[in-house]
Amino acid sequence: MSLDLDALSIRAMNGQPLFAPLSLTIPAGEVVTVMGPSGVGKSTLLDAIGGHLGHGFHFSGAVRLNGRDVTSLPAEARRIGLMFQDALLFPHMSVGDNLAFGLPCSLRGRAKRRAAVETALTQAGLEGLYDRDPATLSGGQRARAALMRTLLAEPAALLLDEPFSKLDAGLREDMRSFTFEHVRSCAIPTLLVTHDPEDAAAAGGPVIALKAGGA
Ligand SMILES: Nc1ncnc2c1ncn2[C@@H]1O[C@H](COP(=O)(O)OP(=O)(O)OP(=O)(O)O)[C@@H](O)[C@H]1O
Repeated sequence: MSLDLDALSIRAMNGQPLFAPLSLTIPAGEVVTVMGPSGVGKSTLLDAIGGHLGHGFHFSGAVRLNGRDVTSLPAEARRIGLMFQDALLFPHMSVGDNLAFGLPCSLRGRAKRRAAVETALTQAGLEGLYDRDPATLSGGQRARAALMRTLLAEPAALLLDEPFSKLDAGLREDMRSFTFEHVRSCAIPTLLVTHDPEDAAAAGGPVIALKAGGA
């Protein structure tokens, strides 16, 4: 698996590019970190890769997953996982049903789906919490559950937008190692947006600094 960006460029309504055209290849299991000043377009870059770019922007370039051009596909057909600052779980579903929501439809049968979720809960240190209301989880438990839900969808690539910034220091370290270990063991190419150099160091891969403007 790999995620390739080919001369990716985003222009705002006024025709100005947010940053210089970006080309990079993220191999399976590698985390590339994107840093840069506030407003340079880091979140917008992730929106574009995931297929969620707002109408106010003009996109050029190509996004490829495992060599396949997905640039013209809608977000839901791209199989790209997203994680944001707020680890949101659906409040009206149990923790287990939240994770089951991530499972591919191709995994059929109640018992098999339940077993896949139970395994994921155990991997996340959440064993026994299948039937819990998400509101009763701690912040760290919620963050791990949200990451597992994203991973259960077997994404071909993962986009992380400041996923640790709202966690307190101890939890942040746990969640960093939990996330990057899973990314590596699942061999998912991953793009991480962060302001925190410690996130970049923990990710261990190349760091790209986005600069405003560009040709
Ligand atoms: N929906 C939108 N429509 C028009 N302009 C937008 C929209 N969302 C963001 N912008 C503008 O696009 C530019 C890039 O915003 P973006 O959120 O991608 O920056 P960022 O680098 O992620 O910033 P931060 O580090 O503060 O999160 C900013 O100038 C922002 O004001």
